[in-house]
Amino acid sequence: MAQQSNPFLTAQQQIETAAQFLGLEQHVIEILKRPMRVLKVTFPVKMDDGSIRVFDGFRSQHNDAMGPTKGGIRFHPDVNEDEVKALSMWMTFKSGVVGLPLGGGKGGVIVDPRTLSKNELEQVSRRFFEAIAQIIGPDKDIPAPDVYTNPQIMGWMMDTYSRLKGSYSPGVITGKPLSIGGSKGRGEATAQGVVFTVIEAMKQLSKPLKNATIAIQGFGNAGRNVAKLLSELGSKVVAISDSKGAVYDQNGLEVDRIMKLKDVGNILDYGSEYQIDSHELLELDVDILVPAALENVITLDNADRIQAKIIAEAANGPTLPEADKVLFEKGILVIPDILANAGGVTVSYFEGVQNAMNYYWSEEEVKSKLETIMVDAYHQVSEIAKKYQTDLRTAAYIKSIKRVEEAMVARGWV
Ligand SMILES: NC(=O)C1=CN([C@@H]2O[C@H](COP(=O)(O)OP(=O)(O)OC[C@H]3O[C@@H](n4cnc5c(N)ncnc54)[C@H](O)[C@@H]3O)[C@@H](O)[C@H]2O)C=CC1
Ligand SMILES: O=C(O)CCC(=O)C(=O)O
Repeated sequence: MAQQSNPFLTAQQQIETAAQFLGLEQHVIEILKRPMRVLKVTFPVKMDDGSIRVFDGFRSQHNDAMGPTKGGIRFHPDVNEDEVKALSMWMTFKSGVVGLPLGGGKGGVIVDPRTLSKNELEQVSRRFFEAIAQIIGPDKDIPAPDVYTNPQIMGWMMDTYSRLKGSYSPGVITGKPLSIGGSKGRGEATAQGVVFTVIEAMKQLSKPLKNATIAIQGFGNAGRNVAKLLSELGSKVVAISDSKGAVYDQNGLEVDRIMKLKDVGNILDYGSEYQIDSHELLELDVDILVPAALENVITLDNADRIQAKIIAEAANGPTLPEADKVLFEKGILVIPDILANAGGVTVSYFEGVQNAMNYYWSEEEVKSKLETIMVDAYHQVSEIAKKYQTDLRTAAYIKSIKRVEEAMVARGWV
């Protein structure tokens, strides 16, 4: 069968696979297989040289049965409607897996922010938020950071919305700077959640984390914090990549030095003798592989050559369904995105709770609440996987779909 690399179709296939175990009625599956609302916007921005550039963006709201929709905003040249739809679907099931009172949403703008000045980036951020302002809000849909967006952008967006409403509205967005209602621990939350699930998976496999070898694809918010946290736990990060290329040292990379190089420009300056082909990174003989960049990187083309014992999906949608089957047959434990990377939205949820109370928790409090949620979710999903003799992805969907269906029944939708 031809390989499917459209994330929207991947998400639909994942739902159908899990639905087979649940005996869902067809109309329930049909509701889950598409977003309830997709807004496409086009907006002009005056660039620094005085020219006007027109940008396209999207906000997809998948399902709000469990609560307001929630999910990040991506700025990337390859953003497209189907990708944003898929990302919003994964958000619903992510919230369901960890038991948050939220639905799923996601947004994106077709832009390479690395080509913009700071002023242009601010204008794009503000104009996009204005363009979607009618459908978002603390009780409707709450954005957050995703690829190539960051706390500063969240701050501009929050300011734009607050000005439109005429009142201070921190709860409209999460991942904000601490000075305007951000949560302690949100910066590391996605990676911290990944690490909590990895710790549990390694315990199940009776393998020590100390000296475990790690390969990480992507060195942004998710990837670099996974590298930092796992190296602090004594693991050996042997390979790291970003959009420019990959570096590898079987004796372990100096993570601090790579973080500094990334801050000033290029991780490849680590040394030409350490450079490897980016695709090779995925196929290294390591204990744990962490895809932390974009979708569709583990496919039928390379699944067979993957040697990692555990794949912890910090990225959304890195593995295609056909590849999942190969990995399951090979006995590779895949901790799926909707479970592994749920730490980000969980601490975003904590941020919203703190904004609503106007009372803020310590970093230790945030981390300990996150740990409880991630560890519980991991073991619940693991039990479901055992019961249904399936992989963790399908088990995570089974758990989550049940919860969304229950909410839809309670609201009288189905
Ligand atoms: N930031 C968050 O809180 C969350 C992020 N995620 C997911 O994690 C993944 C990464 O997101 P962030 O770290 O937030 O983005 P980011 O913008 O902070 O970093 C992205 C990183 O990926 C690298 N990259 C881009 N293309 C690449 C390629 N072809 N090969 C290797 N590296 C490449 C970039 O150089 C950069 O280091 C995405 O799939 C995102 O949806 C998931 C949950 C929460
Ligand atoms: O923090 C959030 O609300 C969402 C983060 C996100 O976009 C994701 O989990 O993919």
